[in-house]
Amino acid sequence: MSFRIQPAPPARLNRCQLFGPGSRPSIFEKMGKSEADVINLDLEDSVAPDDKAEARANIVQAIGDVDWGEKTLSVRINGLDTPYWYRDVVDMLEQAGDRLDQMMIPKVGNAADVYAVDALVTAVEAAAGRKRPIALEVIIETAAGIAHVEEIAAASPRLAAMSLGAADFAASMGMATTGIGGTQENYYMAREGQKYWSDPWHWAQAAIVAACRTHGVLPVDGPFGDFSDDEGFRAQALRSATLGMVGKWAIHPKQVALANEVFTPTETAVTEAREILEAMEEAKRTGQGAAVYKGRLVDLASIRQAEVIVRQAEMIGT
Ligand SMILES: CC(=O)SCCNC(=O)CCNC(=O)[C@H](O)C(C)(C)COP(=O)(O)OP(=O)(O)OC[C@H]1O[C@@H](n2cnc3c(N)ncnc32)[C@H](O)[C@@H]1OP(=O)(O)O
Ligand SMILES: O=CC(=O)O
Ligand SMILES: [Mg+2]
Repeated sequence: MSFRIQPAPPARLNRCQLFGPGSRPSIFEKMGKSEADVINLDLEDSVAPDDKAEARANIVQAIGDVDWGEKTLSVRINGLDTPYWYRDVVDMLEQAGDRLDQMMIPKVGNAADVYAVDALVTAVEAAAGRKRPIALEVIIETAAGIAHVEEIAAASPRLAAMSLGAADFAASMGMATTGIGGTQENYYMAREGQKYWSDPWHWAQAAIVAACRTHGVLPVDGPFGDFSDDEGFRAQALRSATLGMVGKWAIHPKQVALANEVFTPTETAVTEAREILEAMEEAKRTGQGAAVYKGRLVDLASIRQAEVIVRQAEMIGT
């Protein structure tokens, strides 16, 4: 272990982030009643330019009026390359109530982008006398964002979560696809007449997870566009969970249950993790650093692995 201890990310559930356009207030109540851990009311790409002002007003109203339960409530502001973002921040902090937990910054390219939003948020919070500091979350969805992912993860103590935005990421990287996330038809290896599909998102996800884990930020997988493809969503989410991500976006309500299913450890996994901890306790009592559990080696690293699963289960209350 480095002399610098790896910081823990925020201790909150983040299995599913449900998105909805700020210009479609008729779905806000449904979003509030959903099983998503995080709600993202959108001012960015799902809202047409002419609707931005109305969407801000809808969201301000809904933050106060809708019962959001215990969910983390977040608003996605517009990118720093637009004329909209500063007004998004100012209106939310001056006009919306204290129920707002977080703001999401899209298309972050470097630490200075986060610094700029942090500075504005800090000034408006102080001027407006807001009691609860707003957390920030970012989307890595550009070539610059992935190139500077580590400095972005370290950019602000407000930073709670970081998502991979597969749609804009693909566009920025010049990837030959219009699919949002998941398996890409042409990304395969060929051998003896067979195709073996590979995962074009893997390296970006791994880079995001490493940056997040280094700086105590929650790594999250972004959208999966084909909401009629449950198997595709599940496969993408399982790969993300295996790499260390804590949750995934839902861009349709039917994806919420799928994300919750994948990012909730199974009873078997939790039981096994607890048994590994018990086996290692027993090993320690007898002065051993390693033990055998179900025919395989477990050692001090297994304790840290098992603790990840037990901590998740405790947060969920299972
Ligand atoms: C690349 C990115 O940046 S992704 C993030 C930005 N994008 C978004 O926020 C888009 C979010 N999703 C949506 O806007 C919508 O789900 C759409 C446009 C994809 C589909 O909407 P619809 O055509 O209405 O879907 P559908 O008819 O299947 O809806 C079924 C029910 O779910 C409701 N619903 C639809 N979307 C949502 C949502 N995001 N949250 C909660 N409820 C919703 C509908 O109102 C409908 O309710 P009803 O049964 O009471 O009538
Ligand atoms: O904003 C999300 C994306 O995939 O783009
Ligand atoms: Mg995007």
